Amino acid sequence: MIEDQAFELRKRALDNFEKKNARTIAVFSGKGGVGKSSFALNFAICLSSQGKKVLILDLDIGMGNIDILLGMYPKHTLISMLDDQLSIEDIIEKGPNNLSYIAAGTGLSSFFHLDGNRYEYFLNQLENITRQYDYILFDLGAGMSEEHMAFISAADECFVVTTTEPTSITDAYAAIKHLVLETSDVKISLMVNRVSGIQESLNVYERLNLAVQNFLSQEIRLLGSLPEDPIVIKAVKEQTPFYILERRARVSKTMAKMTLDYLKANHDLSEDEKGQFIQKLKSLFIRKVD
Ligand SMILES: Nc1ncnc2c1ncn2[C@@H]1O[C@H](COP(=O)(O)OP(=O)(O)OP(=O)(O)O)[C@@H](O)[C@H]1O
Repeated sequence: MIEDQAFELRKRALDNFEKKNARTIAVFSGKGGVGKSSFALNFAICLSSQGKKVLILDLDIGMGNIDILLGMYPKHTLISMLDDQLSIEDIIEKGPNNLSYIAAGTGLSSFFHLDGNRYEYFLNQLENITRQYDYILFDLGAGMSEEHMAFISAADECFVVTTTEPTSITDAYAAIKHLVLETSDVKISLMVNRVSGIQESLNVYERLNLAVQNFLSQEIRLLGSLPEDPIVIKAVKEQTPFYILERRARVSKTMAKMTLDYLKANHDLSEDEKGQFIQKLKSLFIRKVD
């Protein structure tokens, strides 16, 4: 009897393991230097500190810098995984709060032009780990390059980062427009960085959402905002994520609250709403080859 129960429990655990699918989030911005990488990294750390299994993948072709922000020197990168036929587990590094991360490596632009075999190898490796994580974040570069498009449109949702500057907002709108014209059913949330107060972030959100509603017949959500805080600059200089460097700083408290609000709003996601990522990436690649 006890053996039957143990068998049943093991079977259920295995079923759950097989069903688990990471929620994939693409983080991008219209304009460079708006704080996208710093946000993506600290958000990932906050998710980890809530007991979630999180992986962040640095796919910024221009200048991958998650490892610099972490003050870490990865032994392997995405590029070396492909060159040396390593398994994806071999290239995962451990950051603070049990966060996993994968560094881009130099020559990342070639990664986005993989031939069939290498792309399939990458997708199979990625598929292996989507069942092991709750969240996988892709830190992508600024702007809407063709290379990034597949990741952005295949992800379960996208976070667009902007500051309050008009040029940054205009570029965020251009990036959203590009995305919506390419993929109509994508979930987009806005993160407004370097704000002086909540009202300022609401103004930016309302302005952008109105334009998206009127001209693109879409809706974007407000993920939240982060205040201008000198701790962020200090954290970059000390190569320690701000959430780790100064947990009591205003920006860290705001980040923690944003993460909790996000988790609360998404707690009831069905498995069907997640995990289409690999299938979508595969079909996007086939479409490209066709
Ligand atoms: N909330 C903030 N308060 C103060 N300074 C900030 C804040 N967010 C970002 N910064 C500053 O902006 C700089 C750029 O941030 P980050 O490198 O994360 O931008 P990015 O958008 O990822 O840039 P890139 O497009 O070049 O990858 C940081 O080095 C930091 O000095």
